[in-house]
Amino acid sequence: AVHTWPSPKLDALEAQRWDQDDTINGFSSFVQPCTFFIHGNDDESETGRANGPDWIRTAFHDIMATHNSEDGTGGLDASIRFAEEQSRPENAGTGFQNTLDVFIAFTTRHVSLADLIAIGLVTAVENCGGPQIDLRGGRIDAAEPNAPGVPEPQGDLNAHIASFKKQGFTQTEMIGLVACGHSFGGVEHKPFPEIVPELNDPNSTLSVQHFDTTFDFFDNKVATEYIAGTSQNPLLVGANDTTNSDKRIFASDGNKTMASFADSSELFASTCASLFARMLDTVPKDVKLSDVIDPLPVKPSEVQIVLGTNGKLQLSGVVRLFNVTVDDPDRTVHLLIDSHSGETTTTTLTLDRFSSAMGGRVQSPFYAFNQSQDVNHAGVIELDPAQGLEKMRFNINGKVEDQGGVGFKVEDGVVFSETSCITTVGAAATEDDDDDPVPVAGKFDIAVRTGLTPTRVFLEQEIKDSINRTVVKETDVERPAQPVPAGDGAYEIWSIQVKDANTYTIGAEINGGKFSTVDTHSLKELTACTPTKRRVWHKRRTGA
Ligand code: HEM
Repeated sequence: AVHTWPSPKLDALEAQRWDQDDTINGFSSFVQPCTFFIHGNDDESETGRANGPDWIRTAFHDIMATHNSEDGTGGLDASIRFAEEQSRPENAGTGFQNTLDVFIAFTTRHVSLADLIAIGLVTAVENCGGPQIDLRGGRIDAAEPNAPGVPEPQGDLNAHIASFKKQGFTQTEMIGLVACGHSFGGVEHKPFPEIVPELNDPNSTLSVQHFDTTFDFFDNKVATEYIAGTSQNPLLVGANDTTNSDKRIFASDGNKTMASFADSSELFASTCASLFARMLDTVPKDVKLSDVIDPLPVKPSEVQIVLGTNGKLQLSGVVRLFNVTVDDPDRTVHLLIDSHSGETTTTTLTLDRFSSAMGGRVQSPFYAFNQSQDVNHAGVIELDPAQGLEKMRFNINGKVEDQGGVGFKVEDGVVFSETSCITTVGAAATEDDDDDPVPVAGKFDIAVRTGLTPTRVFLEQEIKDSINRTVVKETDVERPAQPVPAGDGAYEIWSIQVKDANTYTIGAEINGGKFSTVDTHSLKELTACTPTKRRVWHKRRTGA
């Protein structure tokens, strides 16, 4: 389903899923090319493994390990991040930590590690030749390790049937899931020396024996090579039959399922798409997942409104047009800004950059609200603060896009004011006189629309809690006794002392709803409140 913008959590998940390699995200660069393997360093002498297979196996082990469909416990909840879980024999190998090291950097208050593990599987499969997979969001990171239970290669067929049944999958679905997963990767010598010997193969210096001949790519070769009898899958033709779990599983219905996969690459792809989606939706029973996250055809993002030192509102942002020709010279894109009094300002937007998904099968241009091509030095649209902005609409090739009449609502009630400044500087980082002194204290000015009575205004800081979950720490901004007018009286300034160089967004509770700005602010980006003060301080110090 396509949600209505803005919805910060869904907006963030949608971007993480559909803008995988825009210049800001870069998530899919870890599976591009599909042979890419990071392993915590850049050692190209390590061949045979790839990030994509690690990502897929991580999802499987996090979910299937631990879910119990009878009591609704366990599932995709990032419990694999706990050392206790990773140290279990059923989780042998370095693939889980490698994967999590990449993913943790992408977690935010809106995108949990568990959601990223799901998005990681989707990205690895879709970007490396696989089918489109329905993705839902809203997974919650577990507070503690889950119970063990990942199927191991030495398990017998009945044990494997029982364990997939416990997770909610039939025997036929088990065959499908194992074949879909084992379209990627292989078994590595180091964690499984009894299954795979040292290979002395320059193309697999890590001694990984692959499940099929296209180990970094999704296709039905895992089935065609099995049916043809040419498979080198180490869980199928391994010297020790005890650990040939794929052999027992694939043959368990008289090869019916595997033969159907070998016959039809389309059937294999569509079966894998639905089984992977169901596997990712296996979550603890108290977690409520969103609808399938479909792309918004027209989607604003990075929408920032601040009150400038000149007293004008400064608007910046971009709008993404999903999956259309990136550089269509005939396309016209206009931003319509509707003010509180119903007046409309029109601005022509320019092509800024593009994002892609599904390994480039989807490409989406972004148009900036300004004339700049450089997202880091974006210009702004200046607006009269008395008029303000209520909502945006877009006119694309003469057609107005307004989410079925509701428009794209924006919040200009509580915004950062660029009168914020540094009050105290500390010693320079080094003795070098050229170094700028470090700001140690300053004030953030927050402009609150006159007449609006927010229940609370606060600074928000994203921090990691003791078990690596992203949480938002809130610091209340006191309502001023004597409001200082700004923006020609359209706003009043609330100020707060800040004594660190952390990055903050502004939050507010207005009419029962909670709102956060997208723009982040830190003392580091501000200038001195009284410019001469710093120079005086500097002279005194160098003169001493
Ligand atoms: C009875 C069920 C299964 C058993 C016993 C099993 C066993 C194994 C073993 C022993 C490895 C080698 C790991 C390594 O060397 O690091 C492996 C790799 C892998 N498994 Fe499975 N597996 C099963 C089911 C699945 C399922 C259902 C999926 C996904 C849906 C999956 C995805 C993968 C992937 C992608 C790899 C390659 C990892 C890499 O190359 O980094 N497996 N499996």
